[in-house]
Amino acid sequence: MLVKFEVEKRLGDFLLSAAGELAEGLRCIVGPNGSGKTTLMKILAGLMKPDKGHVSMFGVRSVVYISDLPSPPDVLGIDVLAAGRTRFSKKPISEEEEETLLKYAELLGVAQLARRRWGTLSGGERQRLVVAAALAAEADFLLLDEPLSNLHGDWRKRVMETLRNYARQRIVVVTTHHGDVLDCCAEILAMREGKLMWRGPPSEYTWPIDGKCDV
Ligand SMILES: Nc1ncnc2c1ncn2[C@@H]1O[C@H](COP(=O)(O)OP(=O)(O)OP(=O)(O)O)[C@@H](O)[C@H]1O
Repeated sequence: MLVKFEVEKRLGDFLLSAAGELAEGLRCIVGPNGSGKTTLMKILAGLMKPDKGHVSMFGVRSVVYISDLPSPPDVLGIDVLAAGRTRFSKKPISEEEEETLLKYAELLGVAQLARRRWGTLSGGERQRLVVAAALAAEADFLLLDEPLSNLHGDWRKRVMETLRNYARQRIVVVTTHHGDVLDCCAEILAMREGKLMWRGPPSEYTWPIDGKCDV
């Protein structure tokens, strides 16, 4: 599977101009606030149309983009888990389907939240349920915008390790500001002011951390 892109997009004063390709594995897009990470992700996911250029996919049958998953307070954890597959369809979840959903929930330690109501969950519990729902969608190309927000360091690591394993036969792209998890990804794509300034393996990513956790 391969995704190739060469795109330009103007949003007010901001100009995104980026080109590259994405193969199987876990990739992290990093960069300061407003550098264009979300804009690029939405264009790659087909949710935003570029002004110029194109995104071409080879062997990719399904694409899922998830940032947050605003849910009604009364909705059950299991329904949130199912949302990535069914988009809150009213059809009851079959036993077999529930088994699959719980398998992904277990990977992120949230299977026990299946019968809890969204409104009663902590920020970190909600975040892990949302990532589990994204995994359960089983897309060939998965884009997760800031999947680590609200998560403590240990959970950040576990989520990223889970995504790394999941990405063995899929293209998975995440955005993050957390420098402590970059070792988990196959490649880092660093953005500045709408441009992809650098890409390479985490072992070579010395610029521009300058000793801070924030990337
Ligand atoms: N609809 C819009 N109209 C005008 N400017 C926009 C619009 N959408 C986004 N922008 C601007 O485009 C720039 C890039 O935004 P984007 O959300 O892609 O950045 P980001 O790197 O994801 O930032 P963050 O780390 O804060 O989430 C920002 O300056 C933002 O204000």
